[in-house]
Amino acid sequence: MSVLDNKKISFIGGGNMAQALISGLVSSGVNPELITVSAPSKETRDQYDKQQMNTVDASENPKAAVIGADIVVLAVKPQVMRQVVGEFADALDNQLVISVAAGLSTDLLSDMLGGYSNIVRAMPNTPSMIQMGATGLYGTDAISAEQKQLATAVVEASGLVIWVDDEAHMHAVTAVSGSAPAYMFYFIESMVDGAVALGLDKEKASALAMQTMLGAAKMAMNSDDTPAELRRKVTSPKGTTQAAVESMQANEIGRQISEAMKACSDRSQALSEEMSK
Ligand SMILES: NC(=O)C1=CN([C@@H]2O[C@H](COP(=O)(O)OP(=O)(O)OC[C@H]3O[C@@H](n4cnc5c(N)ncnc54)[C@H](O)[C@@H]3O)[C@@H](O)[C@H]2O)C=CC1
Ligand SMILES: O=C(O)[C@@H]1CCC=N1
Repeated sequence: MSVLDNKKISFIGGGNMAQALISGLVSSGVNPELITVSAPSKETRDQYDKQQMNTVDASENPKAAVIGADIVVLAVKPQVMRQVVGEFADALDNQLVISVAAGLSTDLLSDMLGGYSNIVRAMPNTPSMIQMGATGLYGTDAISAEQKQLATAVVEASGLVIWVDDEAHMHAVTAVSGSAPAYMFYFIESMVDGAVALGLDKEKASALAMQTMLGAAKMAMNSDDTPAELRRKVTSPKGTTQAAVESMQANEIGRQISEAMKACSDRSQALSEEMSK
C-alpha cells in the first residue's frame, strides 16, 4: 500500500528532472499508465509512449495533462513557467501542484497560476535518476496533510527528502544539494586532471577518484565521527595528507566553496525577482 496507489501524476515537461523523478516513481512500483507527460516535442513524447505512459502534446492541448490528475509536477525552466502554466491554470481543480523550478517562490507560482495555492516547491537533484537523489520540499499553508504525504512520496521514490519550514531555506537547499552534483563532478574532474598530471592514465585515475568520493560519502553517512574527525583520521602527522590539506587551506578552498554556494543562493533569489517582472 502506498499513498500514491491509483493516483494520477502529470508531468509538465519531460526533460532531465522529469525523467529523473519518473524513473524513481516507476522503480518504486508506480504503474506507468498512471503517469502522463506533457511535452511539446514529439521525440520526447515517443520516449514516454514506449514506456507505457500517457503523453500530451503541450503545443496542442496543454489542459489535457491537468484535467483528472491528482498531482501535477511542473518541470519546465523557470524562464518559461509563466507562459506554460498560463495555458492550463484555469483547469486546476484541487490538484496538488509540485514545482521543481529553481528559485520560483510559492507566491510567484501562485500568481502565475491565477491565485491557485495548493503548491509544494521541490528542489531535487539529478542523482534522483539512480534513486540517490536529495530533495528539499516546502509547502504552502493551503497544503493538506494528505497532499504533504503525496508530495513526500513523489520525491522519496528518488532518494532522500527533507522538508523545510521556512521557504527562504530553499535557496540554501539549492546551494547544498540541487546544484551541488555539479560541484562534485567538478571536484572529480579536477582530481582526475591532477592524477593525470602526476602520470596516471585517465581511466585508472577516474576509477580511483570516483570510488574515493563514493567511499568517503558512505563513510561519513554511516560513521558517528564528524567529517572533520574522519579527515583527521586520514591525516598522519607530517604525512602526505597533511601536505595536501595544508595546500587546500592555504588556497582557502573552504571559503571558496562557501562563496560558490552564496553565488548559487543569490542566483536562486534573483530568478524569482526576474520572473516576477
Ligand atoms: N537539471 C537539474 O539538475 C535540476 C533542475 N531543476 C529544475 O527543473 C526544471 C526543469 O529543468 P531540466 O529538466 O533540467 O530542463 P530540461 O530542459 O531538460 O527540461 C525542460 C523541458 O520542458 C519542456 N517544455 C518547454 N515548454 C513546454 C511546455 N509548454 N509544456 C511542456 N513542456 C515544455 C522542454 O521541451 C524540456 O524538455 C527547471 O525549472 C530547473 O530549475 C531542479 C533541480 C535540479
Ligand atoms: O542550474 C539550475 O538552475 C538547475 C537548478 C538546480 C540544478 N540545476
